[in-house]
Amino acid sequence: MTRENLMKGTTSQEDQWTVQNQCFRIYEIVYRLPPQAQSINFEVLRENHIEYLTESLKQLGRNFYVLDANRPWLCYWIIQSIALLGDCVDDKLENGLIDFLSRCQDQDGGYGGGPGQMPHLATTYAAVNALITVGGQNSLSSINREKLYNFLLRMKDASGGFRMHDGGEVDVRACYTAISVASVLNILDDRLIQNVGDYIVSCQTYEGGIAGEPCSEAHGGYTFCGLAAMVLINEADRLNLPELLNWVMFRQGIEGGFQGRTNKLVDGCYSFWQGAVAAIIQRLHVTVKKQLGLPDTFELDCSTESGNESSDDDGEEVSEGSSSPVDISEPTKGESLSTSAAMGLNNGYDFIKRPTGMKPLFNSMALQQYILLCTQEEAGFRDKPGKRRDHYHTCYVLSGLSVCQHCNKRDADSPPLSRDVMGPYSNLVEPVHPLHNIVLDKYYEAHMFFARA
Ligand SMILES: CC(C)=CCC/C(C)=C/CC/C(C)=C/COP(=O)(O)OP(=O)(O)O
Ligand SMILES: [Zn+2]
Repeated sequence: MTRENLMKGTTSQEDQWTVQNQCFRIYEIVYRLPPQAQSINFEVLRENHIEYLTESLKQLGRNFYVLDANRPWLCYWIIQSIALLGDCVDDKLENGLIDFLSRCQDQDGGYGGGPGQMPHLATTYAAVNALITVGGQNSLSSINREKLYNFLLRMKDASGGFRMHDGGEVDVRACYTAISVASVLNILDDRLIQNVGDYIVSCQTYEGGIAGEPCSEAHGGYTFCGLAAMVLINEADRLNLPELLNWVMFRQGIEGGFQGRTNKLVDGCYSFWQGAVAAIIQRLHVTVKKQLGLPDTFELDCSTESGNESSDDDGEEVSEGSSSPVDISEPTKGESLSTSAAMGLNNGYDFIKRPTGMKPLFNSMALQQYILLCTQEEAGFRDKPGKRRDHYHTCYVLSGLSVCQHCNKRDADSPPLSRDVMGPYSNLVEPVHPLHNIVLDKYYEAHMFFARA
């Protein structure tokens, strides 16, 4: 199998077996685990994962002292994983979660790593995403948006970037977490946006990916943060997208998984960080074409594999009836920012409603194989064979699986074809908003709620 075929995603049946054998060779030889012998289980062990996650949530108040400054993250990783698996928790757990996160909310805005801890942008992002994923009036209205806005402004640095916390570091993570929460809570304005694009552009490296800070090494986590933030402020056209695309495509290894940076090992969590970068660029095809100097009329292999088809409940391919005409254009910088914020427009919402105009830019089947064969445990997911499961990897592997399963569709709201889902169609997980990593239905609920708030 050629690398070219792997990257183009044009794997024949024979190619697919080669990828599978590669996975097994990695599984057996590199990580020295017992051979998987005959049966290949491509099934998502949904019930086991849900039980592991629900039990973990119940334990949150007791056994997680070692992650004491990260408890909103644990809430988010667990509740997001459960939502991706199409489930939810009972009222008691939900109320406990809302109550706990309310106690992490600082009196001057933002969320700390635990009750009484100083507010931090990372835990603020985690808490907001978790509360949106829980959803409902009590959860959404528990977020003090006015004070959160003041906290975000206090974290704004003279460079245009954001500081993670009072006196903390300025980096691309801080820019993303600030912009993401401001956008989803509908409090994004020109003061928050000002010069943040300059900071992020200064972090794109000679390799094409984005680093955490200027002059550092490009990395998948920061590349996701930088690109998603640039889309949310409608300045993605300031990045060199063809180089970014080239960089991310070559981060997919022969094992099927993604590495975070050049010459490092693949790791399940990059299924989301890198996979989402590729999926985001699928909706930026007009800008990619422009930056490549191609005429508007040029066909950039633009049709997604699922084209205008949709699937029925069994995943069988069926023809979609007439669909309403959609505007596939990407707004230009000039027509966005100040008007966008002032008019309460939401770039994240416009973005997800825009159809994908390009095929997936990575081999989605190979990544699903890596996820199902190499990262799935009896319950929970891990980085790679030989490592232990944890909630961070469970969340980002499942989020990456969602990106894979849904990246062939033209419209975010339609179900994928069975051929795009590795294993049985019952493996299907919920679609996510690729800019926020929130399950799409929950994102829509929050969008409606905060649009009128
Ligand atoms: C929203 C938010 C807070 C995003 C965080 C994004 C993220 C995952 C950043 C990664 C940071 C980093 C340099 C990890 C390298 O770890 P390593 O050296 O152990 O891993 P590697 O060998 O795979 O590079
Ligand atoms: Zn990882």
